[in-house]
Amino acid sequence: MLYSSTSRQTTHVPLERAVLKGLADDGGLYMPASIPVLPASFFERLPQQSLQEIAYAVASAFLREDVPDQVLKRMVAETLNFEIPLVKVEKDIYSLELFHGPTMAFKDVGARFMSRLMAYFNRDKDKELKVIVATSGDTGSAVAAGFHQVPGIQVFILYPKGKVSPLQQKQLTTWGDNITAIEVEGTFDDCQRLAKQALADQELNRRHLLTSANSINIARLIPQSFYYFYAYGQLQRQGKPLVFSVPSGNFGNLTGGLLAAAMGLPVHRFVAATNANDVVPQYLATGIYAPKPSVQTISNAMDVGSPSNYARMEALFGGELEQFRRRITGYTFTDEETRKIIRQVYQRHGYLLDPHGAVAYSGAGKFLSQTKEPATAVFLETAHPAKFKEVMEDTLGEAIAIPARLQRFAEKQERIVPMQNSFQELKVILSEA
Ligand SMILES: N[C@@H](CCOP(=O)(O)O)C(=O)O
Repeated sequence: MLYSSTSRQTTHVPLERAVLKGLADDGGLYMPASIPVLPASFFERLPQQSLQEIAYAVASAFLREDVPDQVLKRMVAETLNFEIPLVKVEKDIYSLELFHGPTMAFKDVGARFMSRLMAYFNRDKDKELKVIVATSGDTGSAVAAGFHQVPGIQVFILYPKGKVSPLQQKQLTTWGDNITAIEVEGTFDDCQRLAKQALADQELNRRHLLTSANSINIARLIPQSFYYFYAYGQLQRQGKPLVFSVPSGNFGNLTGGLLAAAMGLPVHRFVAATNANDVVPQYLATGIYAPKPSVQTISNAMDVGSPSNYARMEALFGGELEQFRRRITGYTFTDEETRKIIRQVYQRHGYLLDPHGAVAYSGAGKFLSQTKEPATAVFLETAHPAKFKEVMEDTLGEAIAIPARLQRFAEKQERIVPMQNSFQELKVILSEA
């Protein structure tokens, strides 16, 4: 299977090159040149299949020509060695809890799969692979956890100073060894721009093997489609149209769902639920796509002003606004609304939403209240509420428990490389490490 750039100026490349480059030479994002459609028998079997069996079938449709079967089976088993429960919160609304992995965010799925695929493709290379990742909170730690102490790989995490939660910062900065945490004087957009600039820089590319661990990398995107099939399998028997409400910033998670739909998953509609960083809902409303500087919110992992995966969505919809609108409904929620929903759902249903899940839950509720037909909504609960301890406690007025998995980060020593919002500085850091 070959991969083509969303900018369509470069020739098709094999999976290995797409994964080890991250970004195409023309600045576009890699997409499968043709998306495999899964047979009806696969969908009929879904309710009886485990998460790992489903993930293996989906991964194999993309990767079987490039990765030996036994290796792929092991990758899937190591990636999904934790549960993804589907929890009923109220009538017609379910939470797909994607936060039971090692760093307690949905990014664990994509990052674990990607780290194993990259290590496989990098196994015979004599040069070290430098993996660059920009994070607004969750991606960085999942990538660090996936690559920590992997021989032949160095990871550089760029995060915006003062714009991630205290626990997220601990999860980014306490690894050491082959993981370098770079604190940038700027926003997530600056981190993402610097990372993309490094990937495209000719001089750096002459001297180093560089790739990305953000969702711009196709190795992150494919696994982010697995759990949509899994949720559908559990609700299939209800026979109602299925809606996925996805908390969205860089739109990698929603694009994973679109990939699943292109493979044949019957999804009635996707809800793109955002905080004040509402570039895509605005596009859906006005037809004008206008990236703008990100603003800081309490759902900080979604503080993205120029979502990378817009390019993939545009490619999937042939750049047609009407196609976008037929598939995706966009809603945006303020911090005040997010806090109100956290309180309400906790009081009424005893369910603790994190700020990102609260935005997605709100999107699910709003869609169901506006649609005439009966439907079941699944919202993606992307991070454990304890990652946002301060916001949660301030919102609820009570202390929340911190799982041991997170608490152990809180006790570790931070190691931070401070950096101005400067590409020259980043070049020096990358070259000297
Ligand atoms: N929400 C992300 C931002 C980066 O997104 P990605 O999916 O492209 O890696 C984060 O938490 O860091």
